[in-house]
Formats: sequence, structure tokens, C-alpha cells
Amino acid sequence: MEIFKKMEEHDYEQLVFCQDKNSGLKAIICIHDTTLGPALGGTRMWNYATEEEAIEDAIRLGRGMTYKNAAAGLNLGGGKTVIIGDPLKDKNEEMFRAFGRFIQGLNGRYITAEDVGTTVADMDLIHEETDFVTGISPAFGSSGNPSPVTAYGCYIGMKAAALEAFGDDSLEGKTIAVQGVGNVAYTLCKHLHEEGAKLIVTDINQEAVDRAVNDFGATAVGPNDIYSQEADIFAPCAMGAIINDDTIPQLKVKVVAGSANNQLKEARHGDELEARGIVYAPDFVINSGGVINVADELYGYNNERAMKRVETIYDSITKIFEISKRDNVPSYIAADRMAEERIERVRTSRSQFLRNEHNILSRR
Ligand SMILES: NC(=O)c1ccc[n+]([C@@H]2O[C@H](COP(=O)([O-])OP(=O)(O)OC[C@H]3O[C@@H](n4cnc5c(N)ncnc54)[C@H](O)[C@@H]3O)[C@@H](O)[C@H]2O)c1
Ligand SMILES: CC(C)C[C@H](N)C(=O)O
Repeated sequence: MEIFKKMEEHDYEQLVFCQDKNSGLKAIICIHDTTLGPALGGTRMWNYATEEEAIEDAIRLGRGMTYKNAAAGLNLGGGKTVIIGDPLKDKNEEMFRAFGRFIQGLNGRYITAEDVGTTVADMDLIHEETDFVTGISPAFGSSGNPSPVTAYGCYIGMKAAALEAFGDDSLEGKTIAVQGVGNVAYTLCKHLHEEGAKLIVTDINQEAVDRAVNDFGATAVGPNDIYSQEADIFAPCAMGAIINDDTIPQLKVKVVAGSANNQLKEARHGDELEARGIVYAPDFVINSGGVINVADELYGYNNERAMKRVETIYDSITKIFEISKRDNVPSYIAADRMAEERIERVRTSRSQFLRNEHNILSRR
């Protein structure tokens, strides 16, 4: 893999490879863009088949965070970490502490949080070594686990998408096919069940499936059958790239709205959804509840303030559909524009020199 060529493709600032033989840590921190502020993005632990696959995931996810944070109006850049390993077998205290020291070495350019395969307990271990971590235990004044807030944002974003597709934002009686019923989707299913939606679920983890079946009366289907269900909405809440050449022809739904990052395998798959009249709620907007919540820790966490901001996801999704119609572009392009325009505005307005701690001559 030609790494610098890859980095130039979407102008990545920095890739940091972290290795600690003692604990088995193999992590890649991707800092994509810090125009708006320090790069904030979660840490994913996954059993990647190859190092190339891990690098690809880190950079795709890191860039996604730049767009997510910009579109959410946060003063934060985008980044992400992947740790190579099986989250069920390979974790240990030393690993997360070693990782915490690597984050500390970046001196605030990167701030982490949870993602797939990591938990509040892991963040607490990172916190033993660095302050540049969010989503730690509430006992430390933190916002805690971001997943329920991501789920809530996703729920209200789905309602905004339903309004666009069906002319009514009620999800009562709607059939929703949910892929992956982990941390985010379990709570999403709870909201949907409480509103009277019918749920079809799948997961590669049988326990997760059983929980959704027992708690919400969901119907379980196999992982490969979720795309072809007779449903109103498809909610991808597992891994990325699942809207692709194989899956799109199977979809019978009118809406795609879920929490997974990087749902479109390639940009052209967003065009294909549009061509088929399927309303797509852009992933990095609908799933921004968690990052909005943890980002509030930078001001001293206030739940009321954070949730007020999370509520704006409904309007953001609605605005994206308006831009999409106004500019005659698919919703994923409208969302990209919203984020890119904000980054450009801030980049331009930062043209004046601002003295910082490195320009104080009296310290010599
Ligand atoms: N946790 C958050 O706050 C948050 C915020 C924004 C975006 N996201 C994104 O939402 C998605 C879910 O995150 P999570 O925190 O709930 O993770 P999670 O690991 O708790 O849940 C993911 C679930 O998907 C299942 N899964 C994996 N591959 C699958 C497949 N091929 N078919 C069916 N099920 C499969 C897993 O077994 C697991 O139960 C991820 O893409 C994540 O990046 C999460
Ligand atoms: C809570 C966030 C910082 C990270 C989250 N996993 C996301 O993708 O948005």
C-alpha cells in the first residue's frame, strides 16, 4: 500500500502507528483534518484480516468524523483510531494504558471515545494516562456511554427521514429492518418499539438477537436476509460499506436510516439509492448524537445543553433534504456540502495571526 498516496487522496494530516509488544497493542490513529479544532473520534477494536484493511478503516472513519463534527456545528476536527485485535479475547489493562500514553503524546491533537468493540471501562483505563479521552465513567464528570444518545439522535433523524418519504414522521405501524442490534441499535429498537414500530432484526451475535426478540417482540432473520425484507425502513447499525452493488438491488424499503458509519461503499451507491427513490439519511448526520454528547465534556458536561443540541439532528436531516431538492443533488452530496462549506468558512476566517503560548518571547 502506498500510504502517502492514500493520505493525499483526501488530504489526511497524520497517521500514527502505535505498537506495544508487552500488551499486544497495535493501533492506528488517523487525524484527518484539524481546521475546526482537535480531532475527536472514537476507538474501534476489530479483528481485521490484514493491516491494509485496518488502515483503510481508520482513514475512512477518521474522514467521516471530520464531516460529522463539522456538520454538527462542533468546533472539532476529525480523527479515529483502530486497534487490531479481537475485543472479546485480546483486551488487557496495559493495552489501553499504553494507548492512552500514545494519545497523551499527541498533546491534544486527538481526543478519543468509544466505538465498536470498546467500552466505558476501556476509556477509563485510557484516562489513567491521559485527559484526552471522553465517554469515561460519569463519576469523573463525564457524559458516560455515548451509545444511548447516538440511538436517540438516530431515532429522531429516522423520523425526519420518514416525514420526507411518507409525508408523516410517525413510525407507528412502520416495519423497520435493523442490521446489528448492539449498543446503539438496542436502544434505537427500544424507542421504535415504544412508538409502535414492527421490528425485524439480525446480528451475527445470537445473544444480541435474542435480547431484541425477547424485549421488543422483534422478528429475527439471518444476516444475509436482512436486505430483502418487506419493510418500510432499513436501519444499518453494524459495520460500513453495506450499501453496495450486491445489497441495493435487494432493498424493498423507502428509507435507509441507521447508525453505522460509512454506509455507502462508494459515493455512486448514494446516487443509486437516489435513482431508486430511496430516501437516504446521511450516516454522519443521523449518527452524530454520541459525538455531540461527548463533545460537551470540553465545556464541562451539561446533559440538558447536550441533549438540546442532539435534538437539532431532526432539523439537520430535514435541511439536507431541502438542499438536496434545491440543488438537485442526492442527499449524501447535500450533507457533504454542508460540512465542507463550514470547514471552508472557518478556514478562511482564521486568516489573521493569533498569538499562542509558543509566541511568548518573555519565556526565553
Ligand atoms: N456507539 C456510538 O455511540 C456510535 C456513534 C456513531 C456511530 N456509531 C456506529 O454505529 C455502528 C454500531 O455501533 P455500536 O456502538 O452499536 O457497535 P456494537 O459493536 O455494540 O454493535 C454492532 C453490532 O453489529 C453486529 N454485527 C457486526 N457485523 C454484522 C453483520 N455483518 N451482520 C449483522 N450484525 C453484525 C455485532 O455483532 C454487534 O452486535 C457502528 O458502525 C459505529 O461506528 C456508533
Ligand atoms: C462518540 C464518538 C466520539 C464516536 C462514535 N463512535 C462515532 O462514530 O461518532
